[in-house]
Amino acid sequence: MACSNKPKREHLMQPLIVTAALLRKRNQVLITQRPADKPHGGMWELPGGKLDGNESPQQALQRELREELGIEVAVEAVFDVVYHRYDWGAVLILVYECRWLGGKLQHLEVDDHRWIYPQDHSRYDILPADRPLFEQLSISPECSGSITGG
Ligand SMILES: Nc1nc2c([nH]c(=O)n2[C@@H]2O[C@H](COP(=O)(O)OP(=O)(O)OP(=O)(O)O)[C@@H](O)[C@H]2O)c(=O)[nH]1
Repeated sequence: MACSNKPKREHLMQPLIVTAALLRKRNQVLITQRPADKPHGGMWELPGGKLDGNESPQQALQRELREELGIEVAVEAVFDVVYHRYDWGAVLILVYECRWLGGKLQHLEVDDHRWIYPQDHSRYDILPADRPLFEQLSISPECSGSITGG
């Protein structure tokens, strides 16, 4: 008889660790549009990406912003940690406050970018994992530190 207690594969999978940048210009924040040929293509998100090899989250975020946008940033405090389950698996997103150090923003690995007021986020097709964060930013832009999602 087959063992019915064997955990399903999805229960064994760890969440994907992702870093994301909260870059602010006055009361606006930067969002970028995912390339059409990537998963969730065309949707809007905070710039960032997965950890690669042995790098720290801060190193990963600096690399992603260099690769995707051609900009250099200082990675500062954690703004939020977001856990979200997609149908393909879970993500754990470390969202850091970032400060622009240099470089001109280019669309190297993104389709587009916008500086938006957080309260306008519903005009954009934002990744589901990020929506509670934008709701929170709309209410209290400086508030940080919660672990959201589930
Ligand atoms: N960068 C980023 N990814 C997010 C956010 N929210 C969110 O759910 N994700 C998810 O986290 C995952 C990050 O993967 P990614 O495709 O951006 O990472 P990457 O740049 O390292 O990808 P690649 O090198 O495989 O092309 C995606 O599944 C994406 O849908 C967000 O705000 N920023």
